[in-house]
Amino acid sequence: MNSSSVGAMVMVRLDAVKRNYSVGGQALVALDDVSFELPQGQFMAIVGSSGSGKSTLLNILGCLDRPDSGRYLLDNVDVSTFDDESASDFRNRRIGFVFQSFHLLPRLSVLENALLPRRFLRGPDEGLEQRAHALLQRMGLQRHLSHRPDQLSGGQMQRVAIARALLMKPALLLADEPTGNLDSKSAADVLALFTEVHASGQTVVIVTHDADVAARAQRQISLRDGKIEHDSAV
Ligand SMILES: Nc1ncnc2c1ncn2[C@@H]1O[C@H](COP(=O)(O)OP(=O)(O)OP(=O)(O)O)[C@@H](O)[C@H]1O
Repeated sequence: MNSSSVGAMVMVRLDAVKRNYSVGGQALVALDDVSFELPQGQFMAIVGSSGSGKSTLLNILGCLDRPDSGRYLLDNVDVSTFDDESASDFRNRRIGFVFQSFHLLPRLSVLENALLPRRFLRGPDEGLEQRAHALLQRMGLQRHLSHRPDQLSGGQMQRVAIARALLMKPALLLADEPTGNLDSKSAADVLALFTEVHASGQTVVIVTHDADVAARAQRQISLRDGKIEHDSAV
């Protein structure tokens, strides 16, 4: 394990997580007995060939899906038993998502997109507009606040998505192939931002096919047929 994470608090704990799908009446094992711990502040990449279970694992980590068996603890909370409403509230507050295809709302401005998590907030606003401005500035987008997504480059759209993902100060930042739709220069810029966000203390998990992207993480786990084939921390 990287020396910087020794002694850090455990942010994520997966114990014997299984996830099956039923395909044509047959059970397909998408995740098979997956266990690991992720210390707070670590930057981990999940790699593996197509169909190995990467997205299924990311969806479970992001509380978009639940294990069929096993346990998932995030920040000492057992989220594997949450109902849909508790899971979505928890997800909005504690998890930031960045997707390959950005998932921005086309009719909203850059600032409004970055502020989207506020719409799902139950309770006080907590100065989110000020925080969105600061994050967009950090992403180099201060001159684009009123632009619509179709007026931005791919790299700029992804930077808006990163600002949105960080708005609620998530415990966990998850990214699914975040550079997959970008040219090499924009991909390098976005990757540098992830590295910077991690350096500021954020726990980050990134799914990628790209060995160069994975090499930027502190730790890599590779999946094969739903099992952990290799964990660089072990
Ligand atoms: N909703 C679903 N219904 C049935 N089977 C599914 C479903 N989602 C995923 N699977 C199957 O589960 C296995 C793991 O899929 P998953 O999408 O997690 O893999 P992946 O590693 O993310 O692949 P890729 O790199 O192609 O995105 C695959 O065999 C896939 O076909």
